[in-house]
Amino acid sequence: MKIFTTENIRHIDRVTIDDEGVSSMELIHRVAEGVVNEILSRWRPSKPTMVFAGAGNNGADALIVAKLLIEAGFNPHVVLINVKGDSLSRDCRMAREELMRMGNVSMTEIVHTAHIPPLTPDHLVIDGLFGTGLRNPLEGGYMAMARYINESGATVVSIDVPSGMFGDWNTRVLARNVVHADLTIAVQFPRLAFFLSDNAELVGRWKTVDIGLSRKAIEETTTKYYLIEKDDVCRVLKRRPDFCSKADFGHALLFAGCYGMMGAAVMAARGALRAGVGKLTVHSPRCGFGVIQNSVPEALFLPDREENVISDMTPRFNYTAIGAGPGIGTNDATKGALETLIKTIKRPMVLDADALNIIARNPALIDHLTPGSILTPHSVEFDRIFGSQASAETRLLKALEVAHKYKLIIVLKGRYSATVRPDGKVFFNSTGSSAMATPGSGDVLTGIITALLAQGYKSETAATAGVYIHGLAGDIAAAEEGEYGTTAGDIAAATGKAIKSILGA
Ligand SMILES: NC(=O)C1=CN([C@@H]2O[C@H](COP(=O)(O)OP(=O)(O)OC[C@H]3O[C@@H](n4cnc5c(N)ncnc54)[C@H](O)[C@@H]3O)[C@@H](O)[C@H]2O)[C@@H](O)CC1
Ligand SMILES: [K+]
Repeated sequence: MKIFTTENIRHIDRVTIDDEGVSSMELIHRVAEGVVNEILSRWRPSKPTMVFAGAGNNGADALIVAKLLIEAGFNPHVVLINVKGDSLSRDCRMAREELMRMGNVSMTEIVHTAHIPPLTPDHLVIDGLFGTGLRNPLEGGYMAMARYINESGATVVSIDVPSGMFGDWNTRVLARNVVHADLTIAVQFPRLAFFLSDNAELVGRWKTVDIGLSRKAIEETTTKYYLIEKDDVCRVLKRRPDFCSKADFGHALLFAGCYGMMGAAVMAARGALRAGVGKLTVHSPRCGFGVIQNSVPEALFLPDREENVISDMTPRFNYTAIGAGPGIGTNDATKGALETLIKTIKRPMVLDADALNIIARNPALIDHLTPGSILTPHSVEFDRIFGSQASAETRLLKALEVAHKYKLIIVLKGRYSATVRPDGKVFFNSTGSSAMATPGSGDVLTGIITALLAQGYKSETAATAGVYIHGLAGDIAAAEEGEYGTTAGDIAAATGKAIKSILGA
């Protein structure tokens, strides 16, 4: 699914209205119906409700929500901001008239001074102060109103975006000056800002309401941001031909494990095998022999000459893909071996965990990475290499810069892992949950991506599909084991089921 910028959405709105003859008021009604359906599925009409409406079309949405709530038996109080009595947009004026025709509407219209009725923790707030028309961070009375709502402890449903938050970038915005929503109901598309962890406390849970915007405009409008969903992955995953052998699905090499961290090698190996690699070799220190042969007997074991750490990463064979990093530690011998590997191998590799920590100690190595290499850092690993970032937003921007500069694919792991490509495109992942915040989970991902690379998928595809498969495997495992009990082993074990469910019957 495309994730559009605010500017894109305004354009799609305009095309829908101008070319498809749908009136702006009709769209507002569709938004309001969607919002009210969500409210009715959660709260009873006896819930004390206050609707905050701004002067633009976000306010118009809110006024029609108020009208539909009254029809559903609620008794909302409406607070409408109409500075100097003449600031309402045309649609907001029409929505106000439509609401007032209900008769007996309980309303405070703020024209000169703000006197807001008391708001209690028991209240439900419908936040329609500002949507995509916000030009600057909130100030003065608007800022005070956002803080008043936040401090009340009321439950907040925001229409389109939490008021005061921009749909795209929020570097200039202070969280305390934005309405904190428990639920955000976005018009047709989720916004870029929803996928950045900085904004999680502002957005709350989010949903979208489909208002039937022009399909043609949606198709024709280009964007750099996408949400990866099942169909996207199904389209790129190849089905196996009837006549095939393991030789058709590549031979992957994993440099993984050291004394005390052999589990990481096991997890990566299991992920790779469940992701369909034809042949797998695990290169670990000698101490890992029994561990790998017992836990992953399907893999070949290649012992390092060292007992406890990897000291040599010279591939002895023309492997179709190499993954390095899980559990290797940052011992000097391992560091030297990885440096040689990076400088000599001329094909894209997957680098994770301690491989990233080693690069962080010698950032000049980045220059030697073959274009198309895939780095899979979580935020701390990313910052160790590329410098400390103040927010998820600046981290994403930095990832875009370095992905472009060094022609790398960077998977920023998190709730919505973002795969950042050299061409400036960002793919947010839609699968996975907090159940995956468990040791070894990232090692499984390294194995899956390496396996896809080994099977001939391009780096870009291997990364985005790998992240989606990994998250789905996490969801399948969590359905059985729950958010506390899911282990990396469960995620690895569910990887094959995830691919099966993507490919369908
Ligand atoms: N055709 C449309 O335009 C549709 C719009 N929709 C809704 O309308 C919203 C967009 O409506 P608008 O473009 O009217 O914009 P908004 O309703 O978000 O806000 C515009 C108003 O806010 C004022 N404003 C902007 N920044 C301000 C600031 N920092 N401090 C104080 N005042 C400020 C503007 O002067 C204007 O009065 C969407 O978010 C969505 O909720 C939906 O109903 C779907 C269709
Ligand atoms: K809003």
